[in-house]
Parts: sequence; C-alpha cells; structure tokens
Amino acid sequence: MHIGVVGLGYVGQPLAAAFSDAGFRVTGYDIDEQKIETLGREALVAAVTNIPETTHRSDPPAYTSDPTQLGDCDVIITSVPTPVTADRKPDLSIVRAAGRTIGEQLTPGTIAVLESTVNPGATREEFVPVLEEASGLVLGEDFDVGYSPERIDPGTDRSLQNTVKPVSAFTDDVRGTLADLYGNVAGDVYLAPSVESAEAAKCLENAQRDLNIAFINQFAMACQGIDWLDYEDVLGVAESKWNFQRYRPGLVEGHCIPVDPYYLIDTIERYGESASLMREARVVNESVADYILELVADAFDERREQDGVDDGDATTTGHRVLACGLAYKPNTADVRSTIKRRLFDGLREASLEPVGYDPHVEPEAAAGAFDLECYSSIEQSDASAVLLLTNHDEFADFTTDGLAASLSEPPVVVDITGHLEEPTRSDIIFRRL
Ligand SMILES: NC(=O)C1=CN([C@@H]2O[C@H](COP(=O)(O)OP(=O)(O)OC[C@H]3O[C@@H](n4cnc5c(N)ncnc54)[C@H](O)[C@@H]3O)[C@@H](O)[C@H]2O)C=CC1
Ligand SMILES: CC(=O)N[C@@H]1[C@@H](OP(=O)(O)OP(=O)(O)OC[C@H]2O[C@@H](n3ccc(=O)[nH]c3=O)[C@H](O)[C@@H]2O)O[C@H](C(=O)O)[C@@H](O)[C@@H]1O
Repeated sequence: MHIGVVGLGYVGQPLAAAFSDAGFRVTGYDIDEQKIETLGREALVAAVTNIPETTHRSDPPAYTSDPTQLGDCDVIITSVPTPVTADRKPDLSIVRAAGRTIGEQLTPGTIAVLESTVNPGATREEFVPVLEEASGLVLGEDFDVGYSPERIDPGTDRSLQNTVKPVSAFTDDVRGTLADLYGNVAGDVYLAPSVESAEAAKCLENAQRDLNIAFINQFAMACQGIDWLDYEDVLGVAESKWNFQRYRPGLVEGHCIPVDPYYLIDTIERYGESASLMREARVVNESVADYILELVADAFDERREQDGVDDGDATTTGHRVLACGLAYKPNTADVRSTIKRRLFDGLREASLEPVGYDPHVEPEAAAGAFDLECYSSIEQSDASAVLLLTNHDEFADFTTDGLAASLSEPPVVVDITGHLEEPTRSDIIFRRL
C-alpha cells in the first residue's frame, strides 16, 4: 500500500516515518521546500547509516514538494494547521487548500483522511466538497474519506505509538480499513461511531484541559488578594485526594489548547446553544498575561521605593527583564505562542526591555517569534529582573536566590511556573503567580 502524507510538521512527519518504519511505501508532501530538502537529506543519511536491527524498515519516506507524486497513493492523510482568525473564528483555509491539492491527485479507489483538529462537521462540510470539486469524483462512489485526530503530546513520552488514536469514516467498511491501517502504527485504535463524534471529541479533550487550567489560574490569581492563603499550600492538600485533578497555574499557550475550544464554541453557538464555560475559560487564561504584567510593574515599584527613586515615571525605564523559558511548554522548542508576544509587547510599553534565555529555542527562532534578543546564559543578559515562564527540566535546580545572584541590585524575580521558593535574601523583590 502506498501512503501519502500531506503536511510534514509535528504530526505529519512522525506519522510518515511511522508508516515507513512499518514497511509501507510512503510519500511525504509539503509546500515548504526547505523542509522537504532537510527531510530528504536526513532520510538519505538515515538510509545509509541504518542500523541492522531496523532492517524491517522499508525505504524511508520519499519527501517531495511536487503534489503529482501523490498521484498513485492508495491513502492520502493530511495534517495541516488549523489556526483561528484574529476574531477567534475557525480558519479552515489551509485544510481547504490541502484538500484542493489532494483532490487534484485523487484517483478512483483512494481514501483521503483528515487528521487536523477541526470543528464537528468540518470534514463533511469543508474537506469533502473541495476534494470532489478538485477531482470531479464523487464521495462514496469513486473515493472515500476518513477522519483520525492526533493526540501526541510534545515534550512528553506520549507519542503516536503509545496513545489511542480515534478513527472514523462515513462507512463501516472504510472505518474498518482505516482501523487496520492505523493499527500498524498507533498504540491502539478507537473506532469512533461517526466522523463528527471523532472531530468533536478531539476539540472537547482540549477544551476540558483549557477549562481545568483556567479553574486553577483563577484560584491562584484570587489567592494573591488573600495574603493568608497560599495556593501552593492549598493545592498540596487538595492533591492528597485521590481524584483531585492536578493542574498548574500558568500561561496557556501553543497552537492547540488556546485554539481548539474556539472550534467547538463555533459549532455549539451556530446551533444557538451555550458554550459559556468554554468561553469564560479562554477569558481567564488569556488574562494571565495581563496579570503577569501587573506583577512585574508592582515589583519594579517596590524596587523604586528601595532605590529611593522619587520620580514616579522612572519606575522601569531601561531595565532589562530576562524571560527564562520561551517555548510554550516544558521540554519543547515550539514557540508558536501569541500570549508571550503580548507579554513582551506589554513589557516594552512599560519601558522595560525583555530579553530571552531558553536552552531549547534557537536564538533565531526567538527573534522571529518575539523580536527578542536571546542569551545563552542568564549571567550574560545583564538583566535587572528574571521572569521564569516555562519550567524546562534544565531549570530544575533554579532557586530564587540563585537567579537573583546574576541580576543587578536590588534583584527582581517573578515566577509564573510555581517552581521557585520564597527568597532567603531580604533584598530580593519576589513575586509569583
Ligand atoms: N503539534 C501537535 O502537538 C499536535 C497538532 N495537532 C493538530 O495537527 C494539525 C497539524 O499541526 P502541526 O503538525 O503541529 O502543524 P505544523 O505547523 O507543525 O505542520 C504543518 C505542516 O503543514 C504544511 N502545510 C501548510 N499548508 C500546506 C498545504 N496546503 N499543503 C501541504 N502542506 C502544507 C506546513 O508547511 C507544515 O510543514 C493541526 O490541526 C493541529 O491542531 C493535533 C495534535 C497534536
Ligand atoms: C487534552 C490534552 O492533553 N491535549 C494535549 C495538548 O498538548 P499541548 O502540547 O497543547 O500541551 P499541554 O500540556 O496541554 O499545555 C498547553 C499549555 O497549557 C500550559 N499548562 C498545561 C498544564 C497545566 O496544568 N498548566 C498549564 O499552564 C502549558 O504550559 C502549555 O502552555 O494538545 C495537543 C494538541 O491537540 O495539539 C494534544 O495532542 C495533547 O494530547
């Protein structure tokens, strides 16, 4: 069987490699020619240096930016981005563009599978029409369509190979065929009763996570106004209960958790039903950036008082704030985040100069994502303050006093990860979410 994979990103590339490792002929297609060139070079190196125990592996995927190479695929799987627009509406333009590309190469008997996270109904209402229009073929007569969302969890050990992958299609036969196919690469397969139930479940999983984090974020921010209530102490007690859900307050970022709820909200509200909890969770989680800016401003006000500076406007002029951790979550290099960009713009508006440090993120990637100068160590940054934003494993030994030692006096340390303890030095100005 010849499998085509359209969109070779965090989801598509491992999927192409997994089907190749399982012995299938795989053609990986992407519009990013640089990515194709890099993947092709890596595949060549892998093929040449392939170690004996992976002899079961067929040829590595053929990577191409020429869509005609998809022409004789039996199954074409696509996982392309599904962002939201500026007014937080689903943006399926990339899915439709990929659908047109696939449709132009579609031949009778092919199965097209959508993996992107989309709102319930989008496969039938958006993906199928572009396939039919571009191919001139008819769903169910000439070709078939399936849906299988992805659940990989970057930065953790949860991968395609050890997670349950929902699979569905518009007929039982195709659903069974796809379940057998994905059974070669996924940890397990769940036969979703309908395409729409699989689409909705994927959005619901992420919306539930967003809601749970918002719940803890709102409680943590509330505790800041109750000086005798420490949320960490409360969480410690609560987590001793067998079914208390463990979540950390923090910036909810990435291209999924802050985005996918809006896909489900859109469908629910289009039918005149309420998604108020999902909406409120987004409001709370998006407010954390503003809350952090308040913490930083308050810390610098205290610094001004300590300095005996009496001009109220000069609170923060020219001070550097070192953002420790730029990736959207621990142990990843992914900087696809809109909230940090807002946060750094807010610091600049307060006459502060944000600079970055993240051992996982290339300085060029940080400069591109946040227009941020990056340092390869905290000491190099010549900062007045540290803002700990992402709790990478490399930061496990950080202490408030230790971070403060690298800063100009009196040092300011703001922790959003909940990782740092209260300082022992009295001159350290410490704030935390
Ligand atoms: N990254 C993750 O951890 C997960 C992502 N997802 C979902 O998977 C989908 C893809 O996400 P990622 O892989 O992270 O995106 P990504 O941005 O890492 O990769 C997408 C790839 O698609 C390519 N592309 C864009 N337009 C194209 C087109 N018209 N034709 C062919 N290729 C095109 C891009 O060049 C890029 O290489 C999204 O719907 C996302 O919500 C689901 C679970 C996990
Ligand atoms: C329901 C669920 O766990 N979905 C996963 C999620 O993965 P994602 O990479 O978005 O990471 P995440 O661990 O949910 O974190 C998202 C954001 O929320 C933050 N976060 C996370 C947990 C928490 O207690 N507090 C918190 O602030 C993280 O720092 C990050 O900025 O979304 C992925 C996706 O759909 O892209 C999905 O495949 C993953 O399985």
